[in-house]
Amino acid sequence: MSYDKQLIAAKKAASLAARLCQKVQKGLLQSDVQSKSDKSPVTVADYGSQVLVSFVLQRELPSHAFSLVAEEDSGDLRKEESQETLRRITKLVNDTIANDGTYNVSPLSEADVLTIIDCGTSEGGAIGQHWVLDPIDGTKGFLRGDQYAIALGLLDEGKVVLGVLACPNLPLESIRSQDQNALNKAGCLFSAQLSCGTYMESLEGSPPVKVHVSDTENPEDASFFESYEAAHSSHSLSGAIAKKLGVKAPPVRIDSQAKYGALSRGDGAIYLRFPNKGYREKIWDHAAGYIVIAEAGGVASDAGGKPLDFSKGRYLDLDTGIIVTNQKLMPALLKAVQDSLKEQALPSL
Ligand SMILES: Nc1ncnc2c1ncn2[C@@H]1O[C@H](COP(=O)(O)OS(=O)(=O)O)[C@@H](OP(=O)(O)O)[C@H]1O
Ligand SMILES: [Mg+2]
Ligand SMILES: [Mg+2]
Ligand SMILES: [Mg+2]
Repeated sequence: MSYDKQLIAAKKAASLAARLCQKVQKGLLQSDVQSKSDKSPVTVADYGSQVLVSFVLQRELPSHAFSLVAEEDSGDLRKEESQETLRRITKLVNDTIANDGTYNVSPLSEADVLTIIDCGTSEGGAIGQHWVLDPIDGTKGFLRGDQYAIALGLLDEGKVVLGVLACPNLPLESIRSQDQNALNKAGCLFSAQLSCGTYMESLEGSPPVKVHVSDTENPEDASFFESYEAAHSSHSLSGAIAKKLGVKAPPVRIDSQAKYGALSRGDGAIYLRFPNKGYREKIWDHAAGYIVIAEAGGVASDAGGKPLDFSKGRYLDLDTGIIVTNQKLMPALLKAVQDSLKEQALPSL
């Protein structure tokens, strides 16, 4: 089955959302940032991006049933004190649609914006097709001026069949490049479709090039990625695993699913993610990255070696953590992970 039409729509949606995010990141105001009930940050750009992606997908695929599992909801924006924020989001969305010029529509109202945000409340699951969206993955990175991604995947019967990662601050060249000019040219779009490979192009639309994960078999040559935020993933555990495996290079800390994108083109060879016990991973934090890696020849699994299961609803039910690498390194990585987890579980003498 081909998902060509959906892929074109997904690339358009993520690129337009990236434009809105770039504009907001340039002139971020303190009033643009709010705290959600779980204390995590959310900005006008998270909401605006979710509206644009949902709007574009429905416009581009009018004859397709539309189901969306997305991170944000309109609850906080419906409160009296959020009226100014809602006005700002509505203006950002309307300006981005008007500047793009593809859609000849009258401006969205604030009520339209709230309704479109709430299109993202689907539960997903193992039946039918569901879009999975993180409108800004790495909001903390976005606020710091660092890496973030607009991450959009499509599930069909519980499997990820396509994924797009727009990474406005990721250079087109490897992040290991020393060439400052190359590093200044930022803005990558990764896209993958089941059995068709992973491609990268610039956000401005350069010809797509096929990418492949690093093929190193030697952990001494491998570098590993982990979350920038220590609260999102145990840096000490990944350090212990890397040491056991024989990795020489220091960790590379990047926010968001930009890690999956950078790994898919071989900027590093391993991604380790070990959240605190009790944290439940959401499908939108991994769906797009999962297929971007798989189609580039890599593997992502839980810390027990099982493939990630996106068919269970909005959460991924996981064994301990997520590990990503190429096919050749996976057995050794899995062993180092298992041994380190066992050691960590032992009471210290
Ligand atoms: N406690 C905890 N543990 C693990 N993960 C958490 C935690 N809290 C948040 N999150 C999720 O992490 C998403 C950000 O991605 P990363 O962790 O890869 O990036 S970062 O380097 O830490 O910013 C981030 O995604 P966004 O909310 O979309 O930014 C969260 O979903
Ligand atoms: Mg996220
Ligand atoms: Mg997010
Ligand atoms: Mg968030």
